[in-house]
Amino acid sequence: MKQKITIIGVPMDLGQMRRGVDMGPSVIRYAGVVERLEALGYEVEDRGDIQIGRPSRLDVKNDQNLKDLDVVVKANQMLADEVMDIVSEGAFPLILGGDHSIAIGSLAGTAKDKENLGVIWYDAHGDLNTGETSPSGNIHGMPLAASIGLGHENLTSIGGFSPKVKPENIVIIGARSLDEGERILIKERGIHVYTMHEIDRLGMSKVMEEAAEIVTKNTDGVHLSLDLDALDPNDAPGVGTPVIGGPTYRETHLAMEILAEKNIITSAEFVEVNPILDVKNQTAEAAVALIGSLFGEKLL
Ligand SMILES: NC(=[NH2+])NCCC[C@H](N)C(=O)O
Ligand SMILES: [Mn+2]
Ligand SMILES: [Mn+2]
Repeated sequence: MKQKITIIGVPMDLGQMRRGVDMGPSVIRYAGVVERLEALGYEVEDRGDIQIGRPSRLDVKNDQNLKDLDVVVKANQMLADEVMDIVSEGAFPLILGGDHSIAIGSLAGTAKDKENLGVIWYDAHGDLNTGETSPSGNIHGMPLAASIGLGHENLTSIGGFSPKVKPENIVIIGARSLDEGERILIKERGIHVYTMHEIDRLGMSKVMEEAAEIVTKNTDGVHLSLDLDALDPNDAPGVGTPVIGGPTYRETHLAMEILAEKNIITSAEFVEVNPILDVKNQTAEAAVALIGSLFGEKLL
């Protein structure tokens, strides 16, 4: 992994309805992310947060079933530019959310100079909705669809190119809540999914071995998008759309350790930490511990 890590925060909460996830980047910093990475010997630059301002939340779906589309697009465009800049400097982009709608900008930035980006989407959800299929109109349920070129043009065209990722280069891990349109899309496009069923059957170790093989096949980089709601809500209560029955903190640690061993991740984001819903910053602390493991932290 690269020796320099550049952190960028995205205080975005308009991709969903629960307030507070805009404070995610702050609480992950308070949980000590910079110190943790420096202790591992990395040079860390914290570029602060994307300036989203205080746009008024519309809380209504427009005729396309996309809540707060314009502000989400604007913030993602800024993020995409910032990530492209970090990549061009040769540093590892570590993006802190914010709700998961920011993955559109992260992927635009990281895929820009790559022919074939692999993606590990560690999430309870598929985030493969479009305005047509979404039950909620919340854009945080749409970033993976947008990244394969599906959905509203203002979302797919962020970064000036589309698609960012090919469906066969994506692996979703931890899924246990999928909408009908997402199921159809997964089958149609051949997206690899390890649901909780496969994790229980094979064990996390095997799942990660297989996932690593898929995302490195003919790819020139791998982005990890980790939604904290992937974890079981007992271990990560501070998220807006919790779903029971997820991988534990320990299993997720193992997943990160395997990725560190394989040394395949070239960019990463940790999203959906909402301190208002959290218990004593437990979810932010979990995020930082997982980041430590992803970057090679070991007990002995
Ligand atoms: N990034 C997330 N937490 N996404 C949750 C999405 C939930 C649901 N599938 C929706 O489209 O509204
Ligand atoms: Mn999720
Ligand atoms: Mn998500």
